Amino acid sequence: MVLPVFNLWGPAAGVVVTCSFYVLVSYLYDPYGIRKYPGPFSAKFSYAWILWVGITGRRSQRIHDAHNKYGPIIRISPCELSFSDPAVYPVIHSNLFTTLSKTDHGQKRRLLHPLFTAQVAREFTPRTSSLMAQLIDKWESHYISSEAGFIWFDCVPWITLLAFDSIGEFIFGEPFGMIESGSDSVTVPTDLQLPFVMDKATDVEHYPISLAHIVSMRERYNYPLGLLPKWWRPIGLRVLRKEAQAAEIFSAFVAHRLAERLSTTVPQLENAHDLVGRFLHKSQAQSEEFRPESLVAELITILVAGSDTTRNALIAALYYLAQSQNAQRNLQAELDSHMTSCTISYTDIEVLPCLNACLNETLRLYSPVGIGLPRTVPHPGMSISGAWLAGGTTVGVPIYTVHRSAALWGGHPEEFRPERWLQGDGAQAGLDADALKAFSDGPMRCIGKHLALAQLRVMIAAIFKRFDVVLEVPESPLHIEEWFVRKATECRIGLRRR
Ligand code: HEM
Repeated sequence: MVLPVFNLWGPAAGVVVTCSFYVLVSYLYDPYGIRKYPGPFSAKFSYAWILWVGITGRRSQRIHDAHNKYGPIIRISPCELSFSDPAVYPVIHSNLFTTLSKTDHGQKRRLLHPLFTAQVAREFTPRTSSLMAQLIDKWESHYISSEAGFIWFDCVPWITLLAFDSIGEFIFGEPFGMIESGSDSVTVPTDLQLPFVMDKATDVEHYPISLAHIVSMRERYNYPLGLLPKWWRPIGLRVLRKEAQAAEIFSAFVAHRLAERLSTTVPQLENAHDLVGRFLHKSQAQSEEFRPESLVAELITILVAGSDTTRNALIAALYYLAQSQNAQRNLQAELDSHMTSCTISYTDIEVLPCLNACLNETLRLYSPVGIGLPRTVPHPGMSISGAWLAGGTTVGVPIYTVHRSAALWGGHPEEFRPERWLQGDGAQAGLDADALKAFSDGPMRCIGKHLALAQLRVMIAAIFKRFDVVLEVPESPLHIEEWFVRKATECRIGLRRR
């Protein structure tokens, strides 16, 4: 039998010619006029590079490396430039927005801003203290034996429970009960239709899920889609079906929690200490119509933004202070002289220099959000750092890179040195806390900054007042996987009661 012989050269040549044509056209079609900027080769004609650095889980580090290789202004996708000069940060963040219109964003901000003031954050600290007391009791009963010596465990799962309970308490007025149960399991209604869930808070069927799992699946859906242009999204939706379902489940979870909260009697809204209660009180006081559906979207953002970031900042603080025993001893000496017992009075610790130096240094070196938050140049265009950019160009300044500028932070920016924030003793005089961009800047900066700082002060003080902390493997790096937030995946520590 004679087999037919196919000539594959023709189709192969066709593929090569089509690809070359696509690359050439994409490269030459340069609507924003940014072809002249250097950067990784594939970023000149496709989204492949930015997608690749995104899914490797090391986006901030790789963009930082690309700046070291190519210079201060680099092209990281066909429509996006990244700037490494810290001086560009305020220019971009005080004037530019995302594609969300300035008016929409401003309205949303005005609505939420009064619920996130420094006073609200301060009033919340006794609740953080009581969650910390609960966590410390758990650690003591699980891990601390009568023997002197360190007990070893991975602190990431526990800090995750703490962060969820804390945001649950802040939003709905009660924790999810995770520290108590030692598990992140929550129940979700089997019917995911929002109106149904909103109507019947109590008698719907439920099933259990891991909240940490569902939140991270949701991020695996939102994050890559956010990196791609709109016309790629239908493909993303097909590929990431499971992740898209996680996003739906999470929305139903939040909607149902809100419905439950609204079904409880709130006798005096003016005394409500949770975000939902204060929001309702504000709506009533201003005779505004309250639509629960519109609050759900805000609560989804706040629940994720307010738990993942704080959780990772606290893990990083534990890691750095466990690694730097000198810094830990200085912090403990300060806590011992200002805290008479393990019960925390926030006014006693709010302004402690060493505690704040350790916190600032953690937020500088770790920075839970490390990327350049993308902003869009308004039409017809504007000049940034001497470069004229057309309207519609996306621009960003990576926080990770700004936080490693030797010009801003002095020597050894890669090292954890809280003393750089303190005056005297070889510290760099005049270090400016405004140069810290962990919470970003301008009209879109983090709304939860006061709350996060207050919570972190209380959490760090509670742990180091009670325990000596060391790393199981002192030289091991902190393992991080980056999506939108840089997440610590494991941090094995040893605890010993002081
Ligand atoms: C260490 C903790 C935290 C860090 C490092 C952090 C960082 C950030 C950053 C960098 C942004 C983006 C700002 C921008 O686009 O310019 C942001 C936005 C936001 N954060 Fe935080 N955050 C933290 C804690 C919190 C907490 C505790 C909450 C609330 C409970 C919160 C709620 C939000 C919200 C709602 C936004 C969106 C703001 C807007 O679009 O106007 N964050 N955060």
